[in-house]
Amino acid sequence: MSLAVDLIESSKKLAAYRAVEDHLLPSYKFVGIGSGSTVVYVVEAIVSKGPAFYSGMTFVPTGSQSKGLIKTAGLSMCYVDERPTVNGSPVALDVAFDGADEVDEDLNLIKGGGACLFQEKLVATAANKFIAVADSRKQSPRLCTKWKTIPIEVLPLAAPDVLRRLRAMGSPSPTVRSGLPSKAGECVTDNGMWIIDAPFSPLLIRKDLSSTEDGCGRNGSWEIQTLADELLKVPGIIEIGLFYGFNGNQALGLGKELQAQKPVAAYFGMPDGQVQVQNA
Ligand SMILES: O=C(CO)[C@H](O)[C@H](O)COP(=O)(O)O
Repeated sequence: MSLAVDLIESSKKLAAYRAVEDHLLPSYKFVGIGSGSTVVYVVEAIVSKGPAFYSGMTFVPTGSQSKGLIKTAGLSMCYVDERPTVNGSPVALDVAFDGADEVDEDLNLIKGGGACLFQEKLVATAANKFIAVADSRKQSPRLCTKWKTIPIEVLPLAAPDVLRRLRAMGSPSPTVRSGLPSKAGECVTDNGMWIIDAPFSPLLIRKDLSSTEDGCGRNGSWEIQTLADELLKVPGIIEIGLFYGFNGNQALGLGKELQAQKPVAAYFGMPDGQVQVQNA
């Protein structure tokens, strides 16, 4: 491993261990485990606490990679739809940990670099507390600045029309993600869908808008919530890799929990060996 790669890996690990230390309590019963390379260290941090700490916990995966991580670590697992119910509703996960491709100053996220965004959103929104874990490269003032595309999960049959509509919304060159080098043809998600990566200009947050602006494509830039609302109206789009709206702990009452997709905290491993915590 080169020094730079080594530094990135150790910063992911530091962030993961700190996040687990701060947010995984021994009393917890259900814990969401996201996807990607950083989450590997989340599972490692949990295992390092020993069976006495985690034996009462059940871990909920966000796809086949995280299922493998949970199983290999010898942790007990259930799928998101297998949680016990109370009064007809599934019990909330106590916490969910996941990586991110980009995190803005308001804790909005782009996710889906690993094509797991749909189940990641299911698990994050089923949790009382969602924690993002990443290295410092993911920190950004606005989404689509460093990670320039939004991953969008689509029904394969609808892909040509979704591409057409995305272009009409100002995304210059949306493309269906290829499965290469590991698979010829398209990248197929755990749900049998495809991913479209749609480039957009850096996304605005609410405070960037003046009182007369509605967030619809000013100077070619969309405000996150407005763009998300428009994308989710397109037939054939199953889910989008924007995590936006409210943080779990802000989302009490008034149906706001439906929009609680943002983490309550993001942990960033920094190149100097520190961990920076961005709280809601
Ligand atoms: O959203 C994801 C997968 O769909 C991942 O969490 C995201 O891509 C971050 O991955 P990594 O930790 O490898 O940087």
